Amino acid sequence: MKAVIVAVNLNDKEEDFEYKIQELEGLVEAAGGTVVGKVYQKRESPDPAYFIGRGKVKEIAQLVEGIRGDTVVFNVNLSPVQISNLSKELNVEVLDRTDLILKIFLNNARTKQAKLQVELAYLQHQLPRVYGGKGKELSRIGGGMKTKGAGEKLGEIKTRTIKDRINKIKKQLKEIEKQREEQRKSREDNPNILKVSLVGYTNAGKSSLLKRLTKRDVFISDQLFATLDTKTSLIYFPDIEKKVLITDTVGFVEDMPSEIMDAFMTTLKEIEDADVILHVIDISDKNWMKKKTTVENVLKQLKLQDKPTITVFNKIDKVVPSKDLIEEDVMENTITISAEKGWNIDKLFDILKKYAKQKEEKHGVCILQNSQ
Ligand SMILES: Nc1nc2c(ncn2[C@@H]2O[C@H](COP(=O)(O)OP(=O)(O)OP(=O)(O)O)[C@@H](O)[C@H]2O)c(=O)[nH]1
Ligand SMILES: [Mg+2]
Repeated sequence: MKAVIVAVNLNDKEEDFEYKIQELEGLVEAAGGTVVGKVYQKRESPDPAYFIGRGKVKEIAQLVEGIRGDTVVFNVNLSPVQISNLSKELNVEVLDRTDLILKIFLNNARTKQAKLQVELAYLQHQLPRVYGGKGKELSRIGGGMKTKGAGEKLGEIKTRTIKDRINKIKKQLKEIEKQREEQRKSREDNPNILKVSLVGYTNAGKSSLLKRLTKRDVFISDQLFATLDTKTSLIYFPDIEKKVLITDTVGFVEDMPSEIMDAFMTTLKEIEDADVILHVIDISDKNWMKKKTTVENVLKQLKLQDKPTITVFNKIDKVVPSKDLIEEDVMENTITISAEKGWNIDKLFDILKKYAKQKEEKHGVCILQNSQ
């Protein structure tokens, strides 16, 4: 994919806007593309037909032709009509931000559940576009839909086919969820097992930390949304005879498309089971505070804001050259680490042990209260 980015600033502050565009470039790369050009436009409000001004559309068409781009990526979400009009004028594939994220998810899903979840999100995003769009994308998915002919009738057929497929996927997902639910119940609240969920912005280093903590071989990549599948591993502390179940999952991003949030809700709900959340933050990222807020907002959406949380500032090796320079963690429930170098991992183990012991103690109290 040779992409031209169209960066539309709708009343964003300049620095916020720059940050969003940088992130979009990262998303293009994660989708396997290269950014070959960038076009900026400031607007008070979107144009209903093209989102941007018509003059700008012509300018982009010329640029795309000149540098032989094959895709135009917008940093905003476009309506079905806008996508259709822009595709006609620009003569290349037009993607909005949600399309781009879905493309990455389509490439990166590995397990059956993740694949179905992504397909569901994709179809739900495509559904309103059936009448407006060219429909060629649809044939890739959903059992090779025929896209011959044109007009209303074809639109109806396509809509029905997509809806059928959506229902089928939902049923399959329900089945998988049921199995997972049973598995979860079977390991339900064992006082000797502490359940920990890794959460964080995409690329924060969650999988790297899982690997460091469990010595398990997991997929790590300097790419957004490398992990889409939930992975649970076990750590055993022989000295206190306690186990920790630690789960890695999909990362968050600002303005996570609602279709993805919905489709991945079951995966995200697994965080609900956790006794403790490890919120992993890339402290070397200059936008870490904004990303931290984004993650906290998603946790709020999932009603998980009150769960015990340990804030893990990762990638400290990119900020200070030596472990000796890491100051004592001043705030409670925060720790500064380097998953890559293994700095302060022992300290994190100690924190987990403390929680594991607390869990057993609390459970003991519950049993006593119940038996009174
Ligand atoms: N310098 C440095 N790099 C790190 C550290 N931890 C992770 N990384 C790098 O950061 C990148 C992302 O790491 P992952 O562990 O895949 O991040 P993630 O949070 O699982 O990302 P997604 O699954 O994509 O959401 C990789 O290139 C890692 O090598 C660290 O402590 N220091
Ligand atoms: Mg990961």
